[in-house]
Amino acid sequence: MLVRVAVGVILRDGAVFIALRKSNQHQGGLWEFPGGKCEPFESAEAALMRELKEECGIVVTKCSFYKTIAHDYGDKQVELCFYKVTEFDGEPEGSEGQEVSWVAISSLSAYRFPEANQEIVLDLMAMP
Ligand SMILES: Nc1nc2c([nH]c(=O)n2[C@@H]2O[C@H](COP(=O)(O)OP(=O)(O)OP(=O)(O)O)[C@@H](O)[C@H]2O)c(=O)[nH]1
Ligand SMILES: [Mg+2]
Repeated sequence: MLVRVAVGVILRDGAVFIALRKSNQHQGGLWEFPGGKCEPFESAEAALMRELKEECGIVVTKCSFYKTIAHDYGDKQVELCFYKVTEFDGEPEGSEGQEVSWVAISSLSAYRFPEANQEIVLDLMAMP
């Protein structure tokens, strides 16, 4: 089963907002960029807006498509559609009780992310 996922890389002043996946979730205990599954017929961008409102309490006002990464976890195949989120209303929080953190991009490699995220983490750290 292929799952389409919209993911937001929320950026501000050289830092990125990340959240800890709960232990009962797929890839639990690892850090993530907030986001979630697209509903049937929902565009990735619409899903991004909805998920960041639900999970972080922000209204995205400016985002740009970053890249799509397909990954097979064996138990689950995902197509992650990453967006850079550079402007938003509200202060991001863990609206669902998840642990969250603003992390300097230069320190991202100190956090454990799901396998599918490795490419994005390296890419962000290589940003000028
Ligand atoms: N949100 C998010 N999901 C990711 C990332 N990397 C990654 O492999 N995933 C995978 O994408 C899939 C869907 O994400 P999700 O669990 O956030 O979906 P959701 O918010 O709709 O959750 P729900 O099932 O609790 O309603 C999961 O299998 C998760 O492991 C990431 O950086 N952010
Ligand atoms: Mg989610």
